[in-house]
Amino acid sequence: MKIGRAQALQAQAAGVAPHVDMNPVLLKPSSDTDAQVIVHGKAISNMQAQDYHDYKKVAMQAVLDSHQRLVNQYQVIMVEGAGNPAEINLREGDIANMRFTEAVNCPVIIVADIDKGGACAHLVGTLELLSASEQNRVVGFVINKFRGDITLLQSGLDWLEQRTHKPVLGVLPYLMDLQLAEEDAIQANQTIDQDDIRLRVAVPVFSQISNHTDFDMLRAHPQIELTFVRQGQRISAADLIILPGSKDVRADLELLRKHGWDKDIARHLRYAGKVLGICGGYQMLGQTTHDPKGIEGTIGSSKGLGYLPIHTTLHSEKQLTHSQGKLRLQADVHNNGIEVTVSGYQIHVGHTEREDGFNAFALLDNGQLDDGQLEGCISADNQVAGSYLHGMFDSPQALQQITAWAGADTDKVDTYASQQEHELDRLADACKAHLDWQKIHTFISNQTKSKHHD
Ligand SMILES: NC(=O)CC[C@H](N)C(=O)O
Repeated sequence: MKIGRAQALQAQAAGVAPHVDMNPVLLKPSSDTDAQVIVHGKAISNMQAQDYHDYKKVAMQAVLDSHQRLVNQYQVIMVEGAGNPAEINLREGDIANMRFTEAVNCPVIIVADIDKGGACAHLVGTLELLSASEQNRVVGFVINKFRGDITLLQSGLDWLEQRTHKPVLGVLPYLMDLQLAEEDAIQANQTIDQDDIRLRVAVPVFSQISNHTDFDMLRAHPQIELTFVRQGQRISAADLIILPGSKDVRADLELLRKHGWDKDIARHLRYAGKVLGICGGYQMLGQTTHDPKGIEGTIGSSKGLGYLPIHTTLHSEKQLTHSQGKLRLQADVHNNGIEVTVSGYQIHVGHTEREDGFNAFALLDNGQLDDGQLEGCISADNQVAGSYLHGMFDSPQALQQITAWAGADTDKVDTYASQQEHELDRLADACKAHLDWQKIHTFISNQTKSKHHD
C-alpha cells in the first residue's frame, strides 16, 4: 500500500489513520517524461505523460470512488489540489483540481506563496483563467509564507478584495526552518550547532535518487552536518559517506564513476572513513547488479564498487515490507553491549544474496525478503555496510548506534514521529492565529448543509 508522504503527513496532522483513499492516484516520477502510476495503493504501470493523459478517465473514477468512501466516514473533507488550478494545457481531463471540485461540488480556497513573489498577480490571474462556475466556487484566498511588516501588505490585500470581490482569509507567516517531510524535492536546510559538530555525513545526489527522506533525521540532528554532494562536485572530507537509494541503480553507478565519486570513496576508506549504502546504494557497494529483463533501464549487468560480498538481480515484482529487528553493526565507541532495535521499510525490485560467512547489517524479527532474517551486509574490515532498510535513522537508538559505528558519540534526539508532531503543532498554531476561522466555519457548515439536501 503506497500513498504520498504529503497525504500521510496530512493524516497525522488531522489525527486520523492514513488510508489509500486519501491519495487515490499517486504519480511517482521516474524521469522527466514518465511516471509510475499507483491507484488505490497499487502500482498499475509506468506511463509516459501522454499515456497517463489518456488514462485519466479511469483514474478520475478511482478518485470519485475514494471521495465517496471518505464522505461516508468523515464529516469534513479537505482536498489539496495538485499543481495549479489554471494550468490550461492540463485542464481538459484534469482529475486533481477544478474538475474534481466541480464533480463533487465543493468550495475552493486558493493559496499563494508570497515568498516567491507576485502573489497578487498569481491570484488575480488564476481566478481569471477559471470558468465562470469555477470562479463562483472560489470562496477566498490565503497568502502563505509572508515575512516582513504586515501593515505594508494591507493596501495590496484591500486591492485584491476589491478587484476580485473575494475575501482574503488570512496571511500565514513564514515559519523559519519548518522541518516537515517533503514529497519530491530534497530538503537540504539545516540548523546545526557549529561548535559541537560530531559527525560529518556526505550524501552524493544521484540523478535517480529515491527515498531521500531517509536523511531527514540526520538533517534534523544538531550535531550532524549533512552535505548533499551535487553532480559536478567532489565528495570532500567526511566521517561517513552514505549512498542513497536509486530508481536506476546501474545508470547511477555509471554517474557515480563519471563524477569521480568512486575515487573519492576509495580515498575516504584509505583514511579510515565509513561508508553506508541504503537500498540502491547498498546494491552499488556490492560485486554485481544484473538486470536481465531491463526492469530499470537497459538489459545487462554492471560491476559494483566491490566493497561488499553481495550480488543483486532485479526482478519484475516490486517487494514491499515493513521490518523490525536488531542491529548487528558494532560500534567502536559507545558500545555498551546492549542490542539496538532498528526498524524501517523495504521497497525494491532487487534480490540480493550475501556470500556465506559475512556479517549481516541486522537480524530481522520476521525477515521475508532476499537473504531472509539476516538483512544487509557489513564488510570484513567493518568499514562498509549496506542495508535495504529505509527509515533506519528514524528511531533514536538506531540513529545513535549507526553514528557511533561511524565514530561519533551523538546525543539521543526525539523520534521522527514526535519531531514531526512538534513541527505540525507550529504550523497549526500559525493557522489558528492567522486564518479567519469564522468565515471558514461558515463555508464548512454551508457545505455540510447542502450535502444533506442533496
Ligand atoms: N529504493 C531503492 O533504492 C530501489 C533500489 C533498486 N532500484 C531496486 O528497486 O531494487
